[in-house]
Order: sequence, then C-alpha cells, then structure tokens
Amino acid sequence: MPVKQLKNITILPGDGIGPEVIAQAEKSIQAIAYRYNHDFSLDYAFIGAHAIEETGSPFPEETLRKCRKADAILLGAIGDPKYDEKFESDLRPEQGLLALRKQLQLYANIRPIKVYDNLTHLSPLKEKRIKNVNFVIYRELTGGIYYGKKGRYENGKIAYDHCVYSESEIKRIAILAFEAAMDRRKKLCLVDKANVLETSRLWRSVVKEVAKKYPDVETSFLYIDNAAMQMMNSPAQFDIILTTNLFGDILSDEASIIPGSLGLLPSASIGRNSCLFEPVHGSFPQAAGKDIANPMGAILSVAMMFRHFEMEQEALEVERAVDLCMKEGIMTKDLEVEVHYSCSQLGDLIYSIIAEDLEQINKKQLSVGSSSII
Ligand SMILES: NC(=O)C1=CN([C@@H]2O[C@H](COP(=O)(O)OP(=O)(O)OC[C@H]3O[C@@H](n4cnc5c(N)ncnc54)[C@H](O)[C@@H]3O)[C@@H](O)[C@H]2O)C=CC1
Ligand SMILES: CC(C)CC(=O)C(=O)O
Ligand SMILES: [Mg+2]
Repeated sequence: MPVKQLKNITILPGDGIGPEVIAQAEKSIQAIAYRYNHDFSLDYAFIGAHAIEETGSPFPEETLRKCRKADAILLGAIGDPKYDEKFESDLRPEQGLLALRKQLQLYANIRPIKVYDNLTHLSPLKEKRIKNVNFVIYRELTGGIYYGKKGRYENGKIAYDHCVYSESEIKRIAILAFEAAMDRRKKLCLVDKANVLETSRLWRSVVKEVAKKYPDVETSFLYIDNAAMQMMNSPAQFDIILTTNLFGDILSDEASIIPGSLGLLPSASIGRNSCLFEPVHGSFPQAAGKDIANPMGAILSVAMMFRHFEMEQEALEVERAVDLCMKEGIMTKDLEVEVHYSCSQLGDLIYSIIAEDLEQINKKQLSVGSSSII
C-alpha cells in the first residue's frame, strides 16, 4: 500500500510539560520544513486536563474531528495531579488519551530503546550490562485491562477491572511485531503471565500460530516478572518485545533506566487509518513551567513520524541532531550532567543543527556556555 504524504499534523500539547516538550518538537518540524522545503500544515487541539477546563470533556468532539482528518498526530502528555484528589470522579485527563487511542484504533504502540554510543555512563546500570542495547517494545494499545469493564460493589468496598483480549486483537499486533523482527535481528520475545492469566494463554497460542509464518524469527516467551528482571540484568538479549497494554506500559518506563532518563524515549502509535507520535513519559507536573523537562523523547517522536511516512532522510536528520547534542553532553538536568541545558535551549539548538544555521549554533553555544559543537 503506498504511504500517504505527510502534510497535515494535528498537535495535542496536553498538560504539564506536554506543551513545553511539544514546542521543541515543533521546532524540529519547522527546521525540517525549512531545510527540505516541505509545506506542513499544523493544527492544534485540546486533550486531557486542559480540554476538561476548556470544554468540560477530556477528549472533545472537535479534537476527534481534527485528529481524524490529520495525516499524523503529535501529542505531548496528559495528566494533572488535581484530578488525583478526586479519584472517585468519572472525569479524568487520562480518559482523553485512552479515548483517542481507542477511537482511532491505534492498536500498536512502538517504543524503541537504545543506548547512545559512548554514553553508557548516563545509566545507573553497570556499563557492561547495557552495551549494545537496542530493542523495541511492541505494546498492544487498545485492549486489555485498561479498557475492560470496571466497577465496584459492596458499597464500593470491592473493585474489579476486567482484562479482555480477542484473537484478532492479538494477531494484528503480533504480525506487525514479527514483520519488524524480520527487518532487525530476527528475535521476538512475548512477555506475558501465562502461568496465571487466561488472556496470556490466549496470547501465547495466537503468537505461536503467527510465528509459524515467520520461521526465520527466533520466538521466545518470558513471564513478566522474569522479563522485568532480565531487562535490568541483561537487556542486550532483546530485539523485539511483544506484550500487552499494561505490561508494555510498565516495562517501557522501566526500560528508560537503560539510556538514563524517561525523558529520552519516543513512541509511535499505529492504527489502520491513523498514526500518533508521543514521548513515552507523562505530564511530569513537578517540572511544568520550569523549562527543565527533557524534550528529546518528543523530538525523537518527530523522527519516528517522518520514518513512518518513509521520509528517511528527514528522520535521520532529526536523529543526527539529537545524537550530536547527546555526544557533546548538551543535555537536560535529568541526565545528571554537570552543566545542563534548558528544554528550550535544546529545542533551539536542534533547530539550528537541522537547519544548518551555523551562526545561530555558535551564538546559542556562547549563550549556554560551551565551545562549538560542529
Ligand atoms: N502519555 C501520557 O500522557 C502519560 C500521562 N501520564 C500522566 O502524567 C501524570 C504524571 O505521572 P507520573 O507517574 O509522575 O509520570 P511521568 O512520566 O510524568 O513522570 C515520572 C518521572 O519521570 C521523569 N520524567 C518524565 N518525563 C520527563 C522528562 N521529559 N524529562 C525529564 N524527566 C522526566 C521525572 O523524574 C518524573 O518524576 C499523571 O497524571 C499520569 O496519569 C503518565 C504517563 C503517560
Ligand atoms: C494514561 C496512561 C495509560 C498513559 C501511559 O502511562 C502510557 O501510555 O504510557
Ligand atoms: Mg506509561
């Protein structure tokens, strides 16, 4: 199937640090537009807590409409601690994100994890353990316990969340994950809890069936508890990890320890007719408004967007700019470097590197107190 052209991008900045990291991601889109003479059309919409405040709904009709008509969606993050005080309420920012994923059937959430060359010291893990780590988590995104029936009985004293998966939901993401494995090191590990959960047993049987069509892929199985441990102990063993919505959510935050910060991780959420790109992290409310958040996860999500539209050169250009900053130690404070840079300084620098604006790069370097990086 020919890939659509990327033209209309709907941007959902969201809450907390969402708007701050998205502003930097947008700079990388503008830089690519400038460098390659592309004409992108950007549109904006509310989601999450901002949307509740503006419209009374975490996922307004207008936002759905704008997302449906977009070629791609770029999202910051949602969530506001003030809603945690009223957990009993039906209205939560998170419902906006869950509704967006479900309504657009964004069933595959793809979360790559890699260690930057010569930057193993940024990780709290021993350098020898994380050398050559390069794997991708395929997290099912529109099913499982996040979407099952939930409720309470016995005057609210007993609560339940149902976990439901169908064969077809498992099969469609399994096929994507096996296809990805074929383009990589041809290893796929299904992470589940099949020793306890019936849904996990269904996952195993469907994945074994799909695996027959991919005899070149070495398929393995791990229970989630063991996988969580192995990911810290010997993460280089993984190539593709395929897993459920809940397990993938947890494993990917854990995986961020490998490169050194949750702020570094990008993701792509893919459906049949829509695609969305967002950093793995949440709204990090403690950092909101301080210009300290790491924008690299959001910026690398832009690279994933370009790659999805087969704009390989553009994707590489964004990744090259991020790599350059990382290698030169130009990072935000979460990576615990001695001299750190602000979220917006990183966004400006990435813009200048991509746009090849050498004068600006040197000016910005002077103002942030380092020697030339190119
Ligand atoms: N995709 C989304 O929009 C997500 C939204 N959330 C929501 O975000 C809110 C906060 O949730 P938390 O559990 O605190 O998760 P979080 O991901 O916002 O932050 C957890 C920790 O990760 C680090 N971190 C996260 N993003 C960072 C960045 N860009 N730069 C540097 N460090 C970063 C910080 O140390 C932070 O304390 C909640 O309302 C939650 O529901 C949580 C996860 C994903
Ligand atoms: C609302 C949550 C399910 C978001 C989250 O933690 C994620 O997608 O990683
Ligand atoms: Mg998460």
